[in-house]
Parts: sequence; C-alpha cells; structure tokens
Amino acid sequence: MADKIPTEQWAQVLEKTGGKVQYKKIPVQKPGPDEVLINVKYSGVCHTDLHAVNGDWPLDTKLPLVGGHEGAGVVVALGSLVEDIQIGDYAGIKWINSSCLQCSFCQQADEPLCAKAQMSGYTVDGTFQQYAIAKAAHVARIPKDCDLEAIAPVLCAGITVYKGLRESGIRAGETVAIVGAGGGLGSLACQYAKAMGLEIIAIDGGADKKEMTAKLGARAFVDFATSKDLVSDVKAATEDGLGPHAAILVAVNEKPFQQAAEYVRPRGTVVAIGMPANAYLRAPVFESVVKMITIKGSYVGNRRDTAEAIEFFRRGLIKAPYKSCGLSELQSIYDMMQEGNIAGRYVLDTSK
Ligand SMILES: NC(=O)c1ccc[n+]([C@@H]2O[C@H](COP(=O)([O-])OP(=O)(O)OC[C@H]3O[C@@H](n4cnc5c(N)ncnc54)[C@H](O)[C@@H]3O)[C@@H](O)[C@H]2O)c1
Ligand SMILES: [Zn+2]
Ligand SMILES: [Zn+2]
Repeated sequence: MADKIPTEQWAQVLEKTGGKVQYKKIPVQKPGPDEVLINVKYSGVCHTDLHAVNGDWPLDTKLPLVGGHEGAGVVVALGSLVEDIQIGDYAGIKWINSSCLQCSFCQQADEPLCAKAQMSGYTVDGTFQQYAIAKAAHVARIPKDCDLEAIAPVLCAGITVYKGLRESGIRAGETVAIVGAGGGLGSLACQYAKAMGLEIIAIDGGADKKEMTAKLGARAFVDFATSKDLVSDVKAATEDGLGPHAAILVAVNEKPFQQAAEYVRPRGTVVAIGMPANAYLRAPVFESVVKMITIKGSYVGNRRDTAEAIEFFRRGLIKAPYKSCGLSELQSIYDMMQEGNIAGRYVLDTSK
C-alpha cells in the first residue's frame, strides 16, 4: 500500500529574486488530468537553480518559486488521463516539465525548443519539495533497479552532457576537452565521455578537481587558474598537438567561451552548454574559416536522450561523485556553488 499523501509538505521557497531560499511548509498540489504527482525522494542542485535565484538570465522565473529540476522519486498519484505510468513506479522530474507536443519542434522531438515548454523549478514549481507535479508525457521513466539518490544528477546534468557530446559529432577514440570538468555537469560529462570511448582533457581549477577528474577518466588536466597560455596547454595535451576534436563548455565564466575555438583542431566543434550571465561566444573569423570550425549551442535533451542517458546509468557506466545533504540545507549549497567550491554534485534528501 502506498503511503497516504499529506496535505502539507516541506519545501524550499524563493520569495524574491536575489533573496535567500526559505525552508517552510507549503500545500501539496493535486495533479491535473495529464499530470502525475511524484514523491520526490532526492533532488540534485544544478547551477541553473542558482541562476534562477540570482535572476541573472534574460528570462523571468515564476515567484514565489520552488526551484529544482533533478528530482528522482516515486509516482504517488495519477491524473484521470494518465495510463502509461503507474503508482509506485520510479520517475524523474527534469528541466522540461511539459511542452505542447504539437508544434513543428515537438513533432520532431525537439521539445526543448517548444515555445510553450514549461521548465521545472523555473516557470513551474520544481523538485525542492517533497511532492512535485509534472506532465506524464515528460517525466523520466526510471527503472526499478536504479538507485534514486545516485541517479538524480543524471536528470539534468547527465541528459544535458550526453546530448551535448552527441551534438558535437565526436566519435569513439577522438579527444574531447571538457571545460568546467570538475563541476556538476562536468563530472557527468567525464563519465559519459569515458563510456563513449573518448579521450578526455579536463579543464577546471584546483587540486581537488584535478584529482576528481583523473578518477573519472580524464587523461590530462589543464588548470585555468594557473595556466599561463591555456590555448597552447590544451593543444599540447593532445597526442599530435593539433588540439581536441570537440570542446564541451560547461563552465560558468565567459572567458572559456572565448578560447575554445582557438584550441579545437581543424573541423573541430565547440558546444556551448554552460550559460554564464551576460556572456558572449567569441572566435577569430580567419582561423574559424580556414579550420572549418563549428560552434553551436546545446540545450538539455529530449525524451529519447533522457531514456538513453538513464540507460547508461542503469548499465553501471555512470558513477559520478555526489555529496548528500538535507533539503533544509539548500541555501548553504548555493553559497558554496557561488564560490565555485563544489567538486561534482550535491544531492538533497527531501526527508531531512
Ligand atoms: N544548456 C543546458 O541545457 C544546461 C543544462 C544544465 C545546466 N546548464 C548550465 O551549465 C552551467 C554549469 O552548471 P553546473 O551545475 O555544472 O555548475 P557547477 O557550478 O557545478 O560547475 C561549473 C564549473 O565551472 C568551473 N569553471 C569556472 N570558471 C571556469 C573557467 N574559466 N574554465 C574552466 N572551468 C571553469 C567551476 O570551477 C565549476 O567546477 C550553468 O551555467 C548551468 O546553468 C546548461
Ligand atoms: Zn540543470
Ligand atoms: Zn511544442
């Protein structure tokens, strides 16, 4: 028997952009006809949640806001139209909470590009609460043999970097630079890249992140804080000195977005994923032309990418480090993240 659904629950609520989150009790919502209610057991904390708190993107959030979009839990209630997922199933709430499923983008499985897409923990309440709602069509299906705590970071970080690696067109045996490799997305990117048979050059700062990325499978580490010439150091880290085949940018500063086009090899691809505030990509036109460089953005993933990213995890290929703490401690995680002091991901236990 499923536990009775309470009418009230613990949540972290942001009242005002730029303020602090407040741990308090709020009502549990009821799912609409095409929605499910999920008892969120664990939620990862993504840097996007911090962008939402700081209000540093050119896109307003709802307010008051319950953030969070890496929620892993158990389905506890179904809307009247929902048939393909059952009470008791494991499910994940990801960034794309819903989309219209009708526009030309949705029809081609580009649902993140849907103009009517709703985003968990941004335009609708997310996973920093014990019970959260999502459209049944969009919730991630999580197999029962997966650990809900460990899989939480896959639901944004994992899907996003898996998609970004695919978008880069890189092939097994080739070399990828992962920029911001010691952070949440970066640590997952190292694991997906390793599982895909890629050589990894990790770029980030500090001894902790160097050690962590080495354990995750990186062959080389370039420290952005101490390197005197980052472009040459990255090129020098490739066997033939020509630079990596692709760069996956998951850093939260602008500078690396202005360096990558200079160190990828001819025909190389730069994939922008991180979204530092007010930042621009920059590339030298002459070299980009004569080296035939591709520069592109990559935004989360669709439902198929979600299923594939989860399958890598289920097969035991994705073991990214995470630290656990209680939902009540979210503000202190934001403070550490702001300073760039988190190696890997934090996962919140919503029962604490
Ligand atoms: N495109 C998408 O779909 C998508 C999805 C999720 C997150 N994001 C964005 O990705 C970014 C990263 O998120 P996260 O949760 O991994 O953040 P994080 O804070 O966990 O990690 C960021 C990492 O970047 C590193 N870094 C900072 N400056 C750097 C530099 N100059 N060179 C190399 N590394 C540097 C930091 O040390 C840190 O390890 C955020 O902007 C987030 O909003 C985008
Ligand atoms: Zn995210
Ligand atoms: Zn649509």
